[in-house]
Amino acid sequence: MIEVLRKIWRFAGEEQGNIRKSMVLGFFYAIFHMFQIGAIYVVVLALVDGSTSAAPAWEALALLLVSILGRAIMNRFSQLQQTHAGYFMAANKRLSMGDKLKRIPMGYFNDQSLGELTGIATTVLDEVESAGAMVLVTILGGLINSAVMLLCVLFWDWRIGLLALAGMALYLLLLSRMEKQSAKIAPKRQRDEARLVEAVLEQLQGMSVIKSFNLTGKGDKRIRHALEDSRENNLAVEKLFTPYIWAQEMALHLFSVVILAAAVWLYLNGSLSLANALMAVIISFLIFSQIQSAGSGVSALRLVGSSIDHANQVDGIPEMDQDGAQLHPEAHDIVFDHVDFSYGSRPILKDVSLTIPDRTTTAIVGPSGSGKTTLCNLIARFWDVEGGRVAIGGRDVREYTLESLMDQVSMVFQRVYLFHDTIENNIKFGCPNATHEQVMDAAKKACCHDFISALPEGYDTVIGESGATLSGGEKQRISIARCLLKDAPIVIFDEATANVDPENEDQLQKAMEALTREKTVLMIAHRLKTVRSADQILVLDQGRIVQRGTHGELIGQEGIYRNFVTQRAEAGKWSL
Ligand SMILES: Nc1ncnc2c1ncn2[C@@H]1O[C@H](COP(=O)(O)OP(=O)(O)OP(=O)(O)O)[C@@H](O)[C@H]1O
Repeated sequence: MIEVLRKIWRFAGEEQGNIRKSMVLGFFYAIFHMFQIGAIYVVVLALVDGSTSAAPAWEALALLLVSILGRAIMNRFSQLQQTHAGYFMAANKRLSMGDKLKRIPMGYFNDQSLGELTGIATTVLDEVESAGAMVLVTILGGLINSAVMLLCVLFWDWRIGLLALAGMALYLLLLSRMEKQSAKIAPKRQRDEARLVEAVLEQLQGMSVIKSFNLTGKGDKRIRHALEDSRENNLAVEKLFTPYIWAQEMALHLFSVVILAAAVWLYLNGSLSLANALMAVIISFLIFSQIQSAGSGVSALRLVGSSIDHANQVDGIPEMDQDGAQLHPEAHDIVFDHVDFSYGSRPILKDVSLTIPDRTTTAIVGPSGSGKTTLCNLIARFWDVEGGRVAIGGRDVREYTLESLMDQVSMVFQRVYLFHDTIENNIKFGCPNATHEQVMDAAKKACCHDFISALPEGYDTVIGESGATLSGGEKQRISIARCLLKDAPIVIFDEATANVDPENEDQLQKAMEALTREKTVLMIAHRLKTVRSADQILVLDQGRIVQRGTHGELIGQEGIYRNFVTQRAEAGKWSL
C-alpha cells in the first residue's frame, strides 16, 4: 500500500504542494471536528454537576459554532486544493504525453492502435483526475487525523484509548487484506477499460464503412464484448469489496459497542466518573470517523495505481535520438546515399541513391506501393533509415533537432487534415504569430481567398461546422496556404489524384506554382503537366530507382516511364 501511495505522490509532481495544503486543511478540519466533542463535554459536565447556570450552554454553543464554521471553511479550501491537484496531475501528464508523441518514430503508431493512446488520454487519466489526489488526501489525511485523535483519547483515558487502538488495528488489517485482493484485479480492469475505448473509437472511425455495408447493429460485436467485459470487471470489483467493507464496518461497530460497554463497566466499578463515562459513550460513536474516511480511499487506491502504471507506459516509448543541433544550412539540396529502409522486417527501399539539387524540382513516379511516400517521409525523418543516410544541405537529417529539421520542410499531403478550428487558425497552424494580413496574403497566393471570403463567416468559419465542409481541392489549397505561410525552403508535395474539375485544377496548379517557386521541391506527381516540367524525374519500382532523367530523356527510352505515360494517356488520366 505504501508503495502505491508513493507512486501516486511521485506522479503528482508539481501538485504535491497542493496536496500537502489539502491535507493540512483536512487536519484543521479534524481539529474543528473535535470542538464538537468539546461542546458535548461542557454540556455533560454541567448536567452531571447539576449546574443551572446558562454559561455552559453558551460555551457549548460557541464551541459548536466555531466547529461548524471552521469545518465549512476548511472543507471548502481543502476540496479546492484537492480538485486543483487532481485536475493538474492529469492535465500535466496529457501535455507531456503530447510532447512525447512528437518525438517518437511514426512506427509506434503502426504497432500501437490509436485507441490505446486515446484510452490513456481519456479514461485512464480521468481516473487519476477524479481519484488521484482524493486517494492521497483521504488516506494519508485520515490516518494522520486518526492518530492525533487516538493520542488525545489515550492521554485522556488510556483504557478507552487502547480499546480504540485495537478497533483501528483490526480495521486496518481488514483494509490491507482488501487492498491486496484489489491489486490482483485492478490491472485487468484497467486493460479492459482501455479495450472498450479502442472498440468505440474504431467503430466511430469506420462508421462510413459500416453504414455502406449495411452492418449497423452487427458491426458493434467488439464493443458488445468489451462492454460485457467491463460490466463483469466492475461487478467483480464490487463483489470483491462488499464482504470486506461489511467486515470493516462490523469491526468498527463492534469496537464502538465494546468501548460503550467498557465505559459503563468502568463507571459501575468506580474507576471512571459519570461525566467521563458519558464522554466515553459519545467518543465511541466519533472516534472511528477519520479512519473510516481513510478506508474509503483505499478501495480506489489500486485502481488509481494501475491507471498511473498504464499512463506511465508512454514514458517508456523509445524516442528518436534528440542529440541534434539547431542547423540552418545555406543550401537545401537533398541527398539519399545508399538508403535502405524496411517497415518491420519488410524491405521497402533498397539501396536508393539520389540527389535533388538546391532550388530544383524533382518528380517521383512509380506504381502504387513502390515506396514514393516512404521516400518523402524519410526526408522529414518520420522514420529513420536502416542503412545509408539522408542529408539536407550536406548534413545528415539525424544531425538536426526535430524542430530545426521541420523548419526546413513543408509537406502537402494528399489526404489533407484540417483541424476542427477556424480557417484562419488552420492556415496559421505552423505560424501562430502570423497576422490576419499575412494569412490573407497566403490564401490569395494559394487561390483560396475567394471561396473563403464567400463563406458567411469568412476566415472565422469553423471547418466541419454549419455546412462549411470543403471539397478536396479546396482543402488542399488551404494546406498549400498553410505551407506558403510557413515558407520553408524545401517543399514535399503529394499531388492529389482525385478528379478535380478543370477550374479547380487550374487553381491548384497556380497555388502549387506559388508554393514551389524558388524552392527545393520533391513531388509525388500524378499529372503529366507536373512531371513534364520537372527538372528531374525519378522512377521508382519495388523500392529501387529504375530510371532517372528529364521527360524528354525518359520518354525516348523503353521502360516503366514510357509505359506509364502511354497507359495513363489511354486511360484519359494524363493528357499529352
Ligand atoms: N506505416 C506503414 N507500415 C507498414 N507498411 C507500410 C506503411 N506505409 C506503407 N507501407 C507499405 O510500404 C509499401 C510502400 O508504401 P508507400 O506508401 O511508400 O508507396 P507509394 O508508392 O507511395 O504508394 P501509393 O502510390 O499507392 O501511395 C507499401 O507496400 C505499403 O503497404
